[in-house]
Amino acid sequence: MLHTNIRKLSYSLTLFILYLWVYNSVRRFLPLLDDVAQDFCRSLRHRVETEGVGETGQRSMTLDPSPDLFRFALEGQSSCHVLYGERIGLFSSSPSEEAERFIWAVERMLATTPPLLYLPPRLLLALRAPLWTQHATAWDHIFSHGFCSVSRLQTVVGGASDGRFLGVLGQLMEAGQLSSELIKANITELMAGGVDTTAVPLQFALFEMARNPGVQERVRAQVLSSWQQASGSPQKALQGAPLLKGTIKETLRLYPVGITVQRYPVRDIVLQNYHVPAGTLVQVCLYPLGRSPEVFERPERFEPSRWSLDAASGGGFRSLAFGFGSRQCVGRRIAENEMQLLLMHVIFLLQNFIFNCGQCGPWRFFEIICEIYQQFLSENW
Ligand code: HEM
Repeated sequence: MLHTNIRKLSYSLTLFILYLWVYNSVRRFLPLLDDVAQDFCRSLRHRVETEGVGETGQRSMTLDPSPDLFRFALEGQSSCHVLYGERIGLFSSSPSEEAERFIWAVERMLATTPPLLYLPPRLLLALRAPLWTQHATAWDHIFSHGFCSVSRLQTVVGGASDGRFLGVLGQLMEAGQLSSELIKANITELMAGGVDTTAVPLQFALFEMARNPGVQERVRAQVLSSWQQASGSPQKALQGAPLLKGTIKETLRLYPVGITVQRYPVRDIVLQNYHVPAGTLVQVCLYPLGRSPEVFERPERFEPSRWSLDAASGGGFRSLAFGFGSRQCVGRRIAENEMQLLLMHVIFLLQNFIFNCGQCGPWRFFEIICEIYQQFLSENW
């Protein structure tokens, strides 16, 4: 089997400790993520009510959800809430200057990264190219935000936290398992690795639900029934709605965030009748894997329920969007839960909204037309 034969040579203890803590802290950070997801939906609802057109009770609005989804991802995990246990208020009506600067920095960093991948950094540096300067300035802000958050944590850890959840990083510091120096050394992966990775799949999930109304209905019916039985517990609500998890898996099957998962075998191996010498870079290409009819029946169909059947039959090692083994994605549990919670709350919203697909372009690939039916407005959010 691929996962038993292939191992990465190097191993980062810091990331492994983090993975275990994130895995074990799900129960504690779910309510934090739930708050942010509810704020996202409240702000969306407010926008439709105030900026939408049409008669009261049947307002409609066309919007690009991408900026708000980025804010959601930032607020939820990498910026603060799960990692540091604090909010920066990106959904408040008047975000602080610090919050605005931080979101600017992350957006600039993400926007300037792709062109820089193809241009020689030395040349850009020598030319003092604005692209380079903006990229470097953006990273300076991100680092300084991260360092300030870690310093704030240091003052609280060991002191009177009043039982407040200090975020995954605060807990690790409190338990003496991770020093602030190690956290600072890994801050870029933690803070920048969790923004577009979740915001973009969320857009694709909304896009697929928009153009598959039958799927949307089935997911909604399951979510509503699960929510009614969950007595307000987000964890129970998610557990009772496996189609939400299926929606995320299905989205990542069709639109994987990482293009490949890579390993260097530590000894010679034979894969699919090919001899692979030790030390060779082996890449599993997730996009063709997810769309192969040899691996998935009718791969072109967006069908979240295929993953329930998959779980029943043991899975067959087909979901590799987060990698696998000891080097799998550290933020997996945060990302999975965060995306499911957002979809769950948007689906409550969908009680009141009908999502239709607008024009599809290659980059700004969809617009969502929301028609609000206020007579169905529920008290849920
Ligand atoms: C949908 C969201 C995400 C996807 C699809 C994703 C995917 C991946 C993949 C494929 C890897 C490589 C795993 C391997 O080689 O086996 C990885 C590694 C990593 N991810 Fe994610 N990721 C996501 C979200 C996040 C978040 C939210 C964080 C941080 C909070 C994060 C932090 C990391 C880190 C630190 C690593 C390196 C792990 C190591 O080298 O041991 N990721 N991710």
